[in-house]
Amino acid sequence: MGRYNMVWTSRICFRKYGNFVDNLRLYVRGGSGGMGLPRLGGQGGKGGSIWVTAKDGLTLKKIKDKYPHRRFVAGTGANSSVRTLKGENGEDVEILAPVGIVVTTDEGAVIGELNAEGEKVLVAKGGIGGAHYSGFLPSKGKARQIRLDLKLIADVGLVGFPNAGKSSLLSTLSHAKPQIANYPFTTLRPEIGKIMYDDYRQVSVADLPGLIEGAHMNKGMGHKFLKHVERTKQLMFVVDICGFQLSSKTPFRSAFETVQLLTKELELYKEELLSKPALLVVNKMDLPEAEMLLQELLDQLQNQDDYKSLLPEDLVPKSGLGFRHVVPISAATGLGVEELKACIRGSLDEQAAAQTEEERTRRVQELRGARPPDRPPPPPEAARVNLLFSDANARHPAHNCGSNAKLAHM
Ligand SMILES: Nc1nc2c(ncn2[C@@H]2O[C@H](COP(=O)(O)OP(=O)(O)OP(=O)(O)O)[C@@H](O)[C@H]2O)c(=O)[nH]1
Ligand SMILES: [Mg+2]
Repeated sequence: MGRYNMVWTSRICFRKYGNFVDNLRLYVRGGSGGMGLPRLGGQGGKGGSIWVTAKDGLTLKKIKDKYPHRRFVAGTGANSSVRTLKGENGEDVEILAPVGIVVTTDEGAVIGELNAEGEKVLVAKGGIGGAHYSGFLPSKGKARQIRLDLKLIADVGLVGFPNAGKSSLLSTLSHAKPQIANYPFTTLRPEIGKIMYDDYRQVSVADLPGLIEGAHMNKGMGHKFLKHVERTKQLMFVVDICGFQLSSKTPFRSAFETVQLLTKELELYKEELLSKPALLVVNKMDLPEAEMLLQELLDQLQNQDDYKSLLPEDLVPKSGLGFRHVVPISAATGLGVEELKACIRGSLDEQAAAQTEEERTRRVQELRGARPPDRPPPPPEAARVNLLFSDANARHPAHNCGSNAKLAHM
């Protein structure tokens, strides 16, 4: 990629990312209570409180534009008077926010989460009104800075290097129309698309900007978008079968190396992410040599220990790579896409069934009066080293997710 393009890309990056707001800091203060009236035993009104309420269709950008000062102060409780012994309560303030918000204090402590329209969380309680028990003196409302942090809620999150074809895949799987182009970092903000199944089930898939090695050191887009996969149920790694090279000055990485590097970046961001079930989508199978490269990739995945020294030691993930399915596709020609859809659905259904079973066992034990079992420990490292696929073959990708899939221990 020429010099001119790079500058141009970064300009777009600046302009577009500058528009996208995925966290917002607000000052909130509950109203003070009203004064009590000692002479007549009167009680001041309570100060109003501040709530954040989820509403569909809102964005943090809209809140930012509507309230440029970003200060919210609730109403003060009325003083008790001879005419009105019980002072009126101050008015509450409701801040409407998008669904998918985590509300935290400035220090990062979670105050609450808003996962569905109408859910609300109290962020600043109003003060109490002066009354007999408080010597008729009111108290002030709570005042603090809070943060609204948007984390997308999707069933599946796409993780991959730039140019791997994540957006192309999303547009093939769903009605979403993400930007697609042959240069890295085309996608600058997350986008969600929905896969529709014949039985009307919908599965949401989040397309994220590409990750590159060194993202933890803020290279490329850095890790800032990875928070969006924290809440997805599963991960879908997308790799270009022909590998990746950012520029002539950076090393070429094969498909296997990109899988290792992506895993390493997830590990460095938050190791727990690696305990999510993951699928590996091998894209661009329409390109010449793809078939041969796929066989090589599968061999490397099966014999990971033999290929540990391909990358510098500090770039190799601590635990092995494990995928429920490896699915070769071509987002361009549609090869393998239907099979991938079935795989995604099957994997999510399996996960839901396992969770229901776990919940049922917990309830039964609770009803029997037994101490509920501690949460099961995370799967041992070896479990992540399992690769579930049958003899993967690009021409018959359905084999990868069929009932004849076998578990290969590596
Ligand atoms: N030959 C071939 N090209 C593909 C395929 N899928 C995507 N491409 C091309 O690869 C390039 C990158 O595709 P994108 O979908 O924008 O890739 P991305 O992973 O979203 O990239 P970023 O947004 O930069 O992270 C585009 O030129 C696509 O046309 C495929 O299956 N085969
Ligand atoms: Mg993209």
